[in-house]
Parts: sequence; structure tokens; C-alpha cells
Amino acid sequence: MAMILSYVEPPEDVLAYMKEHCDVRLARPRKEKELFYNYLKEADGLYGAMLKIDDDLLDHAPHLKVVSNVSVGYDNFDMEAITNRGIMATHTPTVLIDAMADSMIGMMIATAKRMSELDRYVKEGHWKKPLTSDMFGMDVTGKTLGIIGMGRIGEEVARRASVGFRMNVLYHNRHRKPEAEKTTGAVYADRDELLETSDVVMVLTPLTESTRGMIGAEEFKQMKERAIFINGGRGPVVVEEDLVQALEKGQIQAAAVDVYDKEPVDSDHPLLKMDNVLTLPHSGTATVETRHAMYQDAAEQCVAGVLGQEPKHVIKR
Ligand SMILES: NC(=O)C1=CN([C@@H]2O[C@H](COP(=O)(O)OP(=O)(O)OC[C@H]3O[C@@H](n4cnc5c(N)ncnc54)[C@H](OP(=O)(O)O)[C@@H]3O)[C@@H](O)[C@H]2O)C=CC1
Ligand SMILES: O=CC(=O)O
Repeated sequence: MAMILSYVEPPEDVLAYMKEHCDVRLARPRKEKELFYNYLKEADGLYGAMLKIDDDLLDHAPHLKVVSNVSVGYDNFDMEAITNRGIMATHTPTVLIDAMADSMIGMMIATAKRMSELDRYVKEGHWKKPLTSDMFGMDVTGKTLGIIGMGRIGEEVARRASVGFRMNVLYHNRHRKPEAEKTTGAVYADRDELLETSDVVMVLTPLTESTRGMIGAEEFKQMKERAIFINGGRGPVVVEEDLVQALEKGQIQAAAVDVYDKEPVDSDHPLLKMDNVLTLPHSGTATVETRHAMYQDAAEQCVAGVLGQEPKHVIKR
């Protein structure tokens, strides 16, 4: 019987589904290192999220047919190492789109309206008189949203923003998307135009060699002084130090961050000390329904892969 090694704990029903088709072993690569590597020697499928899958790991996995990520992002995969060995890589691009788009809109509204700051203001007992203008936020309705990396998730953000909030939506990718322009109302812009004219700049690219560090000091300088910056893609797409400096210098108004260079983020990270920064714990898809759907989707693909069938979302290089 084919064996899947899971390094995450899937919901019970998902685990039961996998067990109907395969032998399933659970082991954590750090906490149960020896056990993990023992199972890896025999594994046909590897199931989980965030673990670096590279030559070092694959050298211990001679039978592996499929690596299944419980996420859409796959920057933890060394795709060359994986495909050179004839292993399939899969991910979960469809089931999380709405949850993630909702989170991006939520981050935009919460930051523009200074909601976490005001929440603390009330809870800490400072609300003794009507709010003064120094505590006011910014409207988003009718403003300009710039999306860098308008893919599956970005398109849903664009749709929500243009229909729901009557925002002018600009986007920048390496390639134009004429169909998506028609269905979402988003307008293509070059990077400079997007950075210079957007009231809210949102980053939703994957982490790749071409996006690493793509938003840094120069890009923050180009943004409006009242701009809100939101990173929902991956931490290293943004030069974190430059974001901190841009906020300290008042080059931008505020930020919302769901992803960091190092996760979990250190508790003394400067971003965590700033009132005008909403800091979330990589929780863009963290709803009961969506996380369950991601686990199930990745499980179905892992099972298909080890049984010699074609999984739904094989990552093409
Ligand atoms: N915070 C969270 O919890 C979550 C984060 N994510 C992150 O969001 C990312 C996006 O997901 P998804 O929308 O499904 O991905 P897609 O692949 O559908 O979209 C990514 C978009 O980025 C664009 N892009 C890629 N490279 C560049 C570049 N160098 N410059 C400009 N644009 C670029 C691509 O267009 P083109 O190729 O034309 O450039 C594409 O339109 C994931 O890879 C993941 O990192 C996803 C889910 C949850
Ligand atoms: O970060 C989450 C993902 O699905 O990618």
C-alpha cells in the first residue's frame, strides 16, 4: 500500500479520507526528526505546508512521487530539485481565493479606518470624549487601489473593490490581462504610475527570484504621503527595513502586513510597535471552512499522485 507522510495534522475527516486510500504516517520534521526521516525513506507522498523541499530533503526520499502543499504559494519548493527527480508538486490555488480576497479587503478597511488602533484606544480606557480629528481615518470608497500581482486572488480583490467600494483599481503584472480588465474593471498601469497614484498599494505576488525585494526604499518614496501599503503575498517581496523606515519618516501613512521575512515574527520587531501598522499572523486563509477545504484539496491531490493518477493542480515549471 502506498504511504503518505504528513508533517501537519489534518482534520480528522481528511485524515480518514487519506487512510481509506493509503497508509498514512504523521511526523514533524523538527520535533520528531528521526521518525520523520525514517518515514521519509519509505514515503510515496509528502503532505503539509511551508517545509523547504530541496535536494537535501529529497536525498532522503527515494520513493517520493508527489509533494502536496496545503497552500497556493510554493516558494518552499525547489522546483528544479523536485522536477529533476520526476516528482510531481501540487498546491491549492482555487479553494482559498475568496477567503484571501476578503482578508485583503478587511486589511484595507481596518487600516484606513484605523480600527485596531481605535480598538486599543477604547479597551485601554482612553475614550473619555468625542474623537478629535487627529484620530480620524481615511475613506476608501472612490479612492484608487493599486494591486501589484493581480492573479487569481488579486482579481477577486479588484472585483470587490470596484463593485463594492467604487474604487478605481489599477494593477501591475508582467503581462496584461485583457479578460480580467473587462470582468473586474481593473486598469493596467506601469509600476511607476501605480505607485505614484494609488491611495492603497497592495502586494499579492508570489515570492520568486523576480519579486524578492521588489518593494523597497525607492518604491516607498514614490508612494503618496497618505498611501496605505498592504502586503499579503510573502514577506521577502518587501524589504522590511525599508518599510519600517518609510513609516518612521512619514513617507506613507500606514501599513497592514500578514507576511514577514521570518515567521512567526519576533515579538520585538519594529513593525509590532507602530500604532499605524496592522500586523496579522499569516492568517489570510485562516477560516474554518477554507482551511478545511485546503487540507481536503491537498489530500485528494496527494492521494491521486501516489496512486498514479493526475492531481488537479500540478505545478508546472
Ligand atoms: N497571506 C496569506 O495567507 C496568503 C498569501 N498568498 C500569497 O499570494 C500569492 C498570490 O496568489 P495567487 O493570486 O493565487 O497567485 P497567481 O499566480 O494567480 O497570481 C500572481 C500574480 O503575480 C504576478 N507576478 C508574478 N511575478 C511578478 C512580477 N515580477 N512583477 C509583477 N507581477 C508579478 C503574476 O502575473 P505575471 O506572471 O503576468 O507577472 C500573477 O498575476 C501566493 O503565491 C502566495 O504567496 C496566497 C494565499 C494566502
Ligand atoms: O500563504 C498561504 C498560501 O496559501 O500560499
